[in-house]
Amino acid sequence: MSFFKKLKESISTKTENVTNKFKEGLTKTRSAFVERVEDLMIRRKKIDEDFYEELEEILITADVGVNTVMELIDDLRSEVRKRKIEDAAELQPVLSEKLVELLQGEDQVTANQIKLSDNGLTVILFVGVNGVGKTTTIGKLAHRYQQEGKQVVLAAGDTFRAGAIEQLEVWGDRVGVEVIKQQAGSDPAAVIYDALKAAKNRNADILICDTAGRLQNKVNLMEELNKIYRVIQREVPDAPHEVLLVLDATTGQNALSQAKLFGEKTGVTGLVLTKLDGTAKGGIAIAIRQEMDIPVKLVGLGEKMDDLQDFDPDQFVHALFSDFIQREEEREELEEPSERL
Ligand SMILES: Nc1nc2c(ncn2[C@@H]2O[C@H](COP(=O)(O)OP(=O)(O)OP(=O)(O)O)[C@@H](O)[C@H]2O)c(=O)[nH]1
Repeated sequence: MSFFKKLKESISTKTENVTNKFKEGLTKTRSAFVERVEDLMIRRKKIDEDFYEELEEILITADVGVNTVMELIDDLRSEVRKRKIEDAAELQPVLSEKLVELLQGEDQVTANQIKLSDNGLTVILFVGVNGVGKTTTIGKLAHRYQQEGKQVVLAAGDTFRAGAIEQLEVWGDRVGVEVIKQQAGSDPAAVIYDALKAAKNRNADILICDTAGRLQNKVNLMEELNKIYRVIQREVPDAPHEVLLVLDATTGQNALSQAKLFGEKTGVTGLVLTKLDGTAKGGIAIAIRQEMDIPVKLVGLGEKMDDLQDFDPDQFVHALFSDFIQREEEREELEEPSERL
């Protein structure tokens, strides 16, 4: 059986449901990154030093991150030796496998899912600097839970930026969920407190809290977040169930620096990569997973309400390479018609 057929069978069944949206959302990365890999594998055929060098350059350009690329290339070299691979195109499934491994990290797939409370109110806190797509993501997530029949309440905890409260209200109206707010400039912890009370009174399932992201004033941000955590924990002892840091994928390595800066210090439990549809450098998902101990849980693939997807490494890699795999299969079938008999 060919490598490609094996890959198709070995990749979990989940990937068979790869949505067109996922594929569409990654169009830019697919044409800049995957098509270059495809071209390289078909053009060069032979796996030699020039091949590795060119592959290295493509991966770095896609923002996979220099250290990760070096490790990846070393891994590929040893797999090529071990599996005695000669034809460059046969390296594609190995590359896919390695990319999935890198994206999964050590804690495997379950770590990529949003944690919800088993009983009672789930509290999800959003952090991230202005303009990364925080409000949009909150709106999309509220829409998702609403569609699932859950009762959702939003808390307008970004009282700092002019317009942030109104922007959340627009999303609240659009999705049809209540937004708990106070005046601009008020204490965010007080807003969150009100929202917790309101959510409990209404027997809501999920409270999603917006917060201000002011990196320029880290000490205050930390104090503010700690205060918010204390308020939340007093009301719901096992909350917040998730603290999601939103990062704009189009800012590439900058997103990675933000992840590091906010990262562990603010108790972030998951990352959201927005605007993946707007970048050819989708490799940033891999760099971030490698540099951080925090999994990517959600990805934004467009501006519309349902353009939010759970991040599944298998699905991500499969969506990237699926056209390539299909073309290779067709090529193989043309070359080996007897296999079908
Ligand atoms: N293409 C695309 N655009 C997105 C995505 N997510 C958000 N956006 C757009 O990015 C812009 C900024 O998003 P906001 O949600 O306003 O960003 P924010 O982080 O809440 O910004 P502040 O309210 O300033 O903190 C908006 O124009 C969104 O429509 C995405 O996944 N894909």
